[in-house]
Amino acid sequence: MSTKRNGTLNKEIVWKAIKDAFKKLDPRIMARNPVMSVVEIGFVITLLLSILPNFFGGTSDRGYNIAVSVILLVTILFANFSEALAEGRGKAQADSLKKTKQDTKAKLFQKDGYIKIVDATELRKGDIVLVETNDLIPTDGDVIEGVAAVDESAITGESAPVIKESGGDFCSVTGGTKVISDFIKIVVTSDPGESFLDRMIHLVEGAKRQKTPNEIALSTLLVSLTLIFLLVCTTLVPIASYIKVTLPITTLVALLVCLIPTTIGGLLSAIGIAGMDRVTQFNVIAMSGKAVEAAGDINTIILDKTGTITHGNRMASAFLPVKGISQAKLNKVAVHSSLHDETPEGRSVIELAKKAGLSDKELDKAGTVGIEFTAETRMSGTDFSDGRKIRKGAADSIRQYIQQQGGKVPGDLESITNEVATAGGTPLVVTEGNCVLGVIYLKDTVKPGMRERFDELRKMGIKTVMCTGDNPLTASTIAKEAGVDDFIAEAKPEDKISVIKQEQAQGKLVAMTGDGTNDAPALAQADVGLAMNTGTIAAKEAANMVDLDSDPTKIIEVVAIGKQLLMTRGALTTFSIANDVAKYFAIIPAMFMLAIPQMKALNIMNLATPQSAILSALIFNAIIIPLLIPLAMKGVKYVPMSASKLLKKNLFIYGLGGVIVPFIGIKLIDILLVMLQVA
Ligand SMILES: Nc1ncnc2c1ncn2[C@@H]1O[C@H](COP(=O)(O)OP(=O)(O)OP(=O)(O)O)[C@@H](O)[C@H]1O
Ligand SMILES: [K+]
Ligand SMILES: [Mg+2]
Repeated sequence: MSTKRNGTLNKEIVWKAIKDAFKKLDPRIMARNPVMSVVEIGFVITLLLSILPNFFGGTSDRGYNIAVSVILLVTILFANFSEALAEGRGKAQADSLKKTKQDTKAKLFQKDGYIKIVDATELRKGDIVLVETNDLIPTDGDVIEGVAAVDESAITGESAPVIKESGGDFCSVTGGTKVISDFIKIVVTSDPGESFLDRMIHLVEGAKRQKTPNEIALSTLLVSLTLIFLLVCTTLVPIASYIKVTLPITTLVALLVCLIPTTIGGLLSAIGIAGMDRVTQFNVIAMSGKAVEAAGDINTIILDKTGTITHGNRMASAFLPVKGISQAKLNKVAVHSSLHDETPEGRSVIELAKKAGLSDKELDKAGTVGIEFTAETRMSGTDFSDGRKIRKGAADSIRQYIQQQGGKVPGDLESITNEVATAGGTPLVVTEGNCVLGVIYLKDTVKPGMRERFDELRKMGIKTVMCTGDNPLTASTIAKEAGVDDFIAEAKPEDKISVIKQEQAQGKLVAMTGDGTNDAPALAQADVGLAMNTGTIAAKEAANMVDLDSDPTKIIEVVAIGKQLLMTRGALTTFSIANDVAKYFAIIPAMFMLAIPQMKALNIMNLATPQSAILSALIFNAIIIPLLIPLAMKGVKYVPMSASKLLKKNLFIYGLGGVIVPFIGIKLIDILLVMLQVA
């Protein structure tokens, strides 16, 4: 769970950010940021006055005009730099991902069965390609034949190979990963430009970054404040002329820039980008900033069991016959039930039977029809041409199935299934016709460290609910072992959705983590859907986040980052607005001191001259932006505590700090300016 991505801020990124800061001066780009656009207009006006001091009539001090226009330019560059720096890391990652994509070739099956070598970019949905040892998988797909070890480090940063095989939840492969043993046939599942790698590149590049609802609300507030201050500054002109004071235009511009919320306006987009970036540092790909912010307010988390809380490689580990049935008979029928079952569970049944000495002739599929497993029926099986119907499946589903056919459930079945379930295993009941023969014991293990992590979520005030298609006993064992607050067993896909909807109806924000195709609708319904990277493509597409390490508790980091993002934005807004107090005391006396000597009383900072006062305030206003870049990028520290406590604490620190810091800063700059004899 450490930082696996190469996410350090190196010299190259900083250098590129400096260059980008200048490129972003383009007014068309600047227009996206209304607060900084006002500063840019101010810069153009003061630049004009630097060249033609009398442009607007009257006289004005050229040196002063130049000083103000330079500071304004620097202010804009600082804001641009913060955004460019936040974008830089993502861009560097995108570049390395793009390299993975370049020049990949694919072995495409033609209609005649021959293979043609084509560019990976030519592949379309439905194409079938062969991927052999040491080949890069050309694009996203589902394995339809073969089993292979795949190195996914290009995407996940994790070097341990993973096994990919057809059927079940481990069939999806990602373009850009590499087959390191054996071969697989895959059917392409994404059209050009829409693969997971493409989406990742878009995301980390920030190409698809849209403002979140929170950001839009804050931007609206910032624009309103800007308009109010614009009004304040313009009404100063008639007031001043009434008392026979002419206010230099440069000074009015300086006052306006000092009062409008440039600090938060300059850092707002950096805060958002850095938040998304921090999520990426934890190896989670977030499809939108909105999802990250929603994570900050999550109340409930719904987790799927198999493949999410457990490793998900449910393997047959024993065949347990009911009374009156021989072991050999059960073994044989268990295999017959799985002849067409391409899920890992199904194949593991055959493997176990082979180990127990099953003869190959039992594997003959001639004249048989497969009944595929679905999450709805929770059964799979085989129909033989002689009329035999073999099934295996979840205990409750089989019970219904047997009763429908007028069969009887053996007395000892329940004790066998209970034994398996109490051990945390999944029992699959095997039937022939309307007779129950025994139980297949599917073993699965809980991923390590779950309990501690769920404890942590509890401290954050978040409820965890495991939602599984498995029986209540298995569910309860795994729920206890993993340490979730609650569980729902025998859940069908629509049950998972209705659980989420119920919570949402109570006004709660819900996160869902899952891996299977049957989880996809629920992942889409949840406010935050976190899919496991080991999961199916359907799950990953429905979710708005993918955890590349397939660790469901990663949601903790995402929640913390979401909270941190909202707090950072709030803290810097408070700080930015609180700064204005000191700026009033610096600039207003400076503007009127000559005409109204009594104004001196307001010059509580005892600034040297009116000009040095204005320049000091303006310089402070500029340099506070780069000084706060580290905080904007790293986020304010998050410690789990109640929301109201957190708000009070932040108001105190950033509100009070925002009032006091500029008094000190402006005074120091004023002293420095006097020493340097610039003003
Ligand atoms: N190949 C199979 N053949 C027959 N029955 C199966 C097969 N795989 C699973 N089952 C049964 O169907 C139930 C539901 O399986 P599924 O994998 O859909 O669960 P789920 O809803 O994804 O929940 P979870 O993943 O948390 O266990 C399982 O508990 C098991 O009893
Ligand atoms: K300002
Ligand atoms: Mg599942």
